Amino acid sequence: MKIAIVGTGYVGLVTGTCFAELGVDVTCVDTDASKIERLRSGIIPIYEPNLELLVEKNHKAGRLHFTTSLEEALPEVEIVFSAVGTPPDEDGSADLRYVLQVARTIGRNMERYVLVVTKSTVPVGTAAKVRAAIREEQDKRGVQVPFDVASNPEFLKEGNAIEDFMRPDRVVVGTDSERARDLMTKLYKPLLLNNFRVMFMDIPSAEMTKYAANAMLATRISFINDVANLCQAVGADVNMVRKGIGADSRIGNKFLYPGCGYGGSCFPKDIKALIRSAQENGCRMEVLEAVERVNERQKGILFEKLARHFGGIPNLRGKRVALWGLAFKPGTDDMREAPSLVLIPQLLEAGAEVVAYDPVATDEARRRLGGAVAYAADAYGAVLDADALVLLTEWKEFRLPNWEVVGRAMRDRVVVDGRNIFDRNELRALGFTYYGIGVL
Ligand SMILES: NC(=O)c1ccc[n+]([C@@H]2O[C@H](COP(=O)([O-])OP(=O)(O)OC[C@H]3O[C@@H](n4cnc5c(N)ncnc54)[C@H](O)[C@@H]3O)[C@@H](O)[C@H]2O)c1
Ligand SMILES: O=c1ccn([C@@H]2O[C@H](COP(=O)(O)OP(=O)(O)O[C@H]3O[C@H](CO)[C@@H](O)[C@H](O)[C@H]3O)[C@@H](O)[C@H]2O)c(=O)[nH]1
Repeated sequence: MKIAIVGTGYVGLVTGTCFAELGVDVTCVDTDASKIERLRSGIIPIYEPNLELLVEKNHKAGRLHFTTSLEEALPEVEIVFSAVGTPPDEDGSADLRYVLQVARTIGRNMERYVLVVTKSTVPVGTAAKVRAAIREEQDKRGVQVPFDVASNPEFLKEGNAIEDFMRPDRVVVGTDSERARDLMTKLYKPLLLNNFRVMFMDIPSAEMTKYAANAMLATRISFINDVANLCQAVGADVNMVRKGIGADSRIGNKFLYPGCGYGGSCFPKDIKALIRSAQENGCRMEVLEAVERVNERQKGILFEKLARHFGGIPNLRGKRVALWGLAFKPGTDDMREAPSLVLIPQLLEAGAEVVAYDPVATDEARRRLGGAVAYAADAYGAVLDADALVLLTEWKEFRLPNWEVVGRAMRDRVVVDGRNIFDRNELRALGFTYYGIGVL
């Protein structure tokens, strides 16, 4: 089977590489020529565990190709996946410019049947717009080449993308033709041989499923962050409460970790887009409006804790603050909407000095923040002469540090644990002042 994937970002590159790994002949297309050039020489543009090896292996095996030309790839393939970006527009709605660009290129160039599958996260009604754009381009050419559209939203998590793709909880496919359904069944069959978890549904429901899933997950996070802050105020321990409620199988224990707010390329933009889409359709997503507000507030909580500890914002002037972690979560160099991007400007504004360490996101941080922040070569280097240490990203290498060494290196033993990963009793026994999220 031959397919093309348009857009070689997180989703496109992972999807293309994983299908190639299953024996499909995949052409990855991107308009970014330098990205394609680097991919051809084995350099992948993102940090994603194991991805580089898989790209190299399948590229060498001749199953994974890279090109800037969708026009050239089109005659060869039965299915085109569109996995281009859908960034937020000024009003929060999803910007469909790239999705429709791809549709128009297909309409302008197709000579035989193709199934056009949208993998990007798009609002309900996008498949209809894609279909209309292809038809319009065909009309301009005076041709009527048959095609189908389908929706196949992606649920992978950055940092665990290959595993999520290869072993999905479910695959959601929205179709409205038998031919499209057969093609998608054929493609996904090898991935889910023994447990065929493809859920076929109508296209609008598939489009909505993606937003509703992210909205539900973000709601759990804001909910537990709210509970955590109340726990702190009334003297309860959110870690105990989280376990207590998570043991109820109706609630479950996943995605209930309090922290310094959710970030990343998906939750913030998708929540905004769903709120906006509701407004455009005469509805209101009141729960999600609150989810967003809680998350904005939560991203400021680490700064509040530091300011309170030092007796007010003016006292942060001249303080040296060490940060462990810059990425929005472990396993990635992605800093989009990361809590670190809220805390760092607050600290700099207050006149504090910031020294940061992240195992993989330092280059990305330099690109975004320039010379405003100093970068240490390792976790211990970051805490040298620091007045406080703030944990922002729960990378595994931060979980069991040698606190004796950390304590000796620091000027003042203050730890703000933005992800509740440290043992507060151990730290306090060693003379640290410890602040967590929703724990005393
Ligand atoms: N990142 C994730 O974890 C994730 C997970 C699930 C779904 N999604 C959704 O998938 C979509 C893609 O996300 P991403 O993070 O992979 O985006 P990304 O920004 O990393 O990559 C998008 C790529 O598309 C390319 N592109 C744009 N217009 C093009 C065109 N006309 N032709 C060819 N290439 C073009 C860009 O150059 C870029 O390389 C978004 O809708 C996102 O919401 C993302
Ligand atoms: O209990 C939790 C779980 C996550 N987070 C935070 O939530 C954000 C998002 O984390 P995660 O969902 O693991 O990462 P993403 O890669 O953004 O993945 C989400 O967004 C993708 C893009 O739509 C979807 O495909 C995934 O299913 C969905 O989990 C991060 O800042 C995490 O720190 C918490 O604060 N508490």
